[in-house]
Amino acid sequence: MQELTPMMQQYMEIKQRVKDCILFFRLGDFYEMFFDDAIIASKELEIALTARDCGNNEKAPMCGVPYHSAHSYIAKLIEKGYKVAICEQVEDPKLAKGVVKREITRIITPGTFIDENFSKANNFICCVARVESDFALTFVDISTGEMYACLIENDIQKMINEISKYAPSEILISHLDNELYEVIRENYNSFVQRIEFIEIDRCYDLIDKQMQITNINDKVALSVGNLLNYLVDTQKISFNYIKKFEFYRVQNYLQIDLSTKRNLELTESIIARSKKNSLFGILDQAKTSMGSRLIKKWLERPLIDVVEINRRLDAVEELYNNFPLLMQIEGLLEGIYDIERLSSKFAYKSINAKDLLSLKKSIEVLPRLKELLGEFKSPLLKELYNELDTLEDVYSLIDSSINEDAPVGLKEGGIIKDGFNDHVDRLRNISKNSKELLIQYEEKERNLTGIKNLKIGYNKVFGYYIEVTKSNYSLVPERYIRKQTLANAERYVTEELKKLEDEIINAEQKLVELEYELFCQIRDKIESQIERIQKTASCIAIIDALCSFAHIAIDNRYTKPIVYLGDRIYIKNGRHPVVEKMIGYSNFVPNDTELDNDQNRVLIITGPNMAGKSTYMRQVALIVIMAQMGCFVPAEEAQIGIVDKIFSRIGASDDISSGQSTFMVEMSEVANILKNATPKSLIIFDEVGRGTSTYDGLSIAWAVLEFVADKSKIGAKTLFATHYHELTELEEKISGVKNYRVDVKEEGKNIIFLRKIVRGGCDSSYGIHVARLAGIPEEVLQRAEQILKKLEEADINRKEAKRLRKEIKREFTEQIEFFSYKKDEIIEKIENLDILNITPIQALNILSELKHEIIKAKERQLL
Ligand SMILES: Nc1ncnc2c1ncn2[C@@H]1O[C@H](COP(=O)(O)OP(=O)(O)OP(=O)(O)O)[C@@H](O)[C@H]1O
Repeated sequence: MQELTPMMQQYMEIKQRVKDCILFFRLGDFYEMFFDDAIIASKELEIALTARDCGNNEKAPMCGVPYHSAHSYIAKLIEKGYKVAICEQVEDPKLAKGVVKREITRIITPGTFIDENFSKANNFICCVARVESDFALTFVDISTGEMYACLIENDIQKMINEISKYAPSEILISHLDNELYEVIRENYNSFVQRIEFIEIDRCYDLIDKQMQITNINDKVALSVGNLLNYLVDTQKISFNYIKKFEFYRVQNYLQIDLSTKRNLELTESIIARSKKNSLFGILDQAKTSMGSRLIKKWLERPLIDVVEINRRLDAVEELYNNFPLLMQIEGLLEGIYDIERLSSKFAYKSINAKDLLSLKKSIEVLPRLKELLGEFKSPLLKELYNELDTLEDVYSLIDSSINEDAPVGLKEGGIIKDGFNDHVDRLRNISKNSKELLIQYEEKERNLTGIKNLKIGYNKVFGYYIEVTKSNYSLVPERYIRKQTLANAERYVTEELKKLEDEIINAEQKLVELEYELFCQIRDKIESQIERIQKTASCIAIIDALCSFAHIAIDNRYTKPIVYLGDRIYIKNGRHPVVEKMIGYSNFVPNDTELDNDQNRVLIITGPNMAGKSTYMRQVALIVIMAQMGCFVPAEEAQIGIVDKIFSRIGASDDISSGQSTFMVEMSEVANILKNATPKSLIIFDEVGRGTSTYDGLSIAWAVLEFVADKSKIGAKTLFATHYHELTELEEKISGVKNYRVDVKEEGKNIIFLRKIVRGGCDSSYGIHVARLAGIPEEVLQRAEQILKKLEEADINRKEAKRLRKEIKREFTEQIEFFSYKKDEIIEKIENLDILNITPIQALNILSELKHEIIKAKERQLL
């Protein structure tokens, strides 16, 4: 039996190590795939399938993609959920000629795939380590090198919530944790990798080696260490760019759960599922991608630290008040590239000359940016001024070395600037002016030897030579080496000429090699400054985010809120930042809000459909979030007492994928709120109880309201929109509950929405009016009016029966004081009454019967 070819043997051996990946096996200018990998790739990438002789009389299915365009093919496979292993040819001078060494250089997964154009919003990978009932989460954005970790104690929902903030493309968990695997799969579409976790000691070793992190506990170390180990394993690169590590506590930020984030359309609108028409869409006017990403992070994690919030607000205010300076700063920011992501390219050694030029262009504006920052007085802007490293050394290194029109490819030459390196200049000179150089050399030798007719020639046998005629032999110096004798002349070479020849012939190739070598040295030199570059990038991101806030405040007439450690939320003429943009500033009716933990704890908001209840409640939550991010708010005046958590239960959101009914989803969300809200929380309930029958819904809404309003249970600030007008009775019963309604004006069969919040309840839903507005046929509307009338009459009867029942009870308790004879009998009679199913007339009859008996009993007793 014949053996496999050495190349196929090598392939088989490498494939063994990456069985779960599609192996891109480098062969010259191509990556080839074989066997099943080839079959999958040819189908998924729509490329031709061929066959390759394996040497053992068998043929392997094969397909290939060119090395230079491999990135887009890899992207396609990753998008479809495959893992790709890259196997490169490695240069090893020790190996015999013709033997090629190959090794895996990178394993690419959804989380570790870096889009060359950086069009992916983020490249987060998350590692979840469960220890007992706690979850340690570590996130790394491998495109920027940012790493965050947090510990969530004993709360699966919170863990899910936290992961979703980062929307990681890949989640790593221990291969032993089946339960966690199920939970993660249920909640995310991300690629889940079950990996073999390394021991805690190795985690600490890695952490010590990669980053200077102290003060983390074993649980967090387990998650950070395993994430690092995974990166080392799959990426096989140096991770010195992952320096930005932050351990944060969830409770140190305003907590907004997943459904609230969705309900309030913080980062994407529900309908379009895009940034447009979301709060993020409004807030993000950043000039750099770094600024945009930071605004998103601030939006995901608004602050609760009053000092920090006010530092941001003061900085925004100063920028807001200095419009000309703001414009100048924004102008400079516009010229800055995504330095955070560029810095990660250093780690992958994938940086090219164009990237360095982008870096240079970005750094070029920093001295002026710093100068402008120097004009400000607010502490945060001053701090940024002090921290902004203008990286002059990096600038001059790139400026002096890299050609302005350098190509993207590193093996094409033309990268290094004239004057940076003598050798490059010389080689470039040679390759451009070889003829000229030979003439110069000829001239020089003529002068040195005094041989006037000395000339330089070329033949294929020994290359360039010096020819001297017979009459001048005596003048030939000793350093000339004779090569050929002709009839009337002799041909010589010199060491210098051979060197020159060597240079001329190999100049092009040598130049490319030397330029590449120098480029690598420059790249490594800059990489050694990566920490400084990243710090500068962070400063730029903050400046950009603050400018964006100032800019939108000017554009949209926002004001600076007073944020303090109190309980009161007072908003004068507040607006919904997104709705007002959609319908226009002048069309939006602003509204006031007064909430506190005392007399204005729970606001019950009634009003017809479409009146603007949801918009109003959302606007209050959004204004609080904006204020706690350090942003100005859409209001004439706002005082915001710090809120610790925002909850919402809005609308009917079916969760078909999880197999839960609308009502079930509604109730689980309500349960979550009742379990986690504190007196410092803000809750929005929009029509709780709507998903079930009227009486069930009303009773649930009633009980929920009582519970949140009760200071001994929760006592949170709450906005409660409802169509159950019965709930407005609670204003009388519970102190701190206030009724408000969104006003409308009735004009015949039509209503006019005034959009104004006023005190008091509303006793009509105007549902049929709204249906008319929506264009329901008149015939249907008239029928609906008839039915409504009947139902209302029935309702009046029900109310009357209720009143009578009450009367019976009252009468009975008054009378029972006076007698004991037949007492038990009478009680039994009353208890057995089918009180819910009697008409008012029957009730009256029973009442008089009872009265009669009681009177009789009294008489007996008196006798
Ligand atoms: N303050 C306002 N100024 C101007 N237009 C508003 C205002 N509030 C709401 N609107 C407009 O009214 C529409 C309906 O508002 P919203 O959905 O808040 O009503 P709703 O009372 O919650 O209705 P439903 O009870 O049917 O859910 C919004 O889409 C918006 O266009």
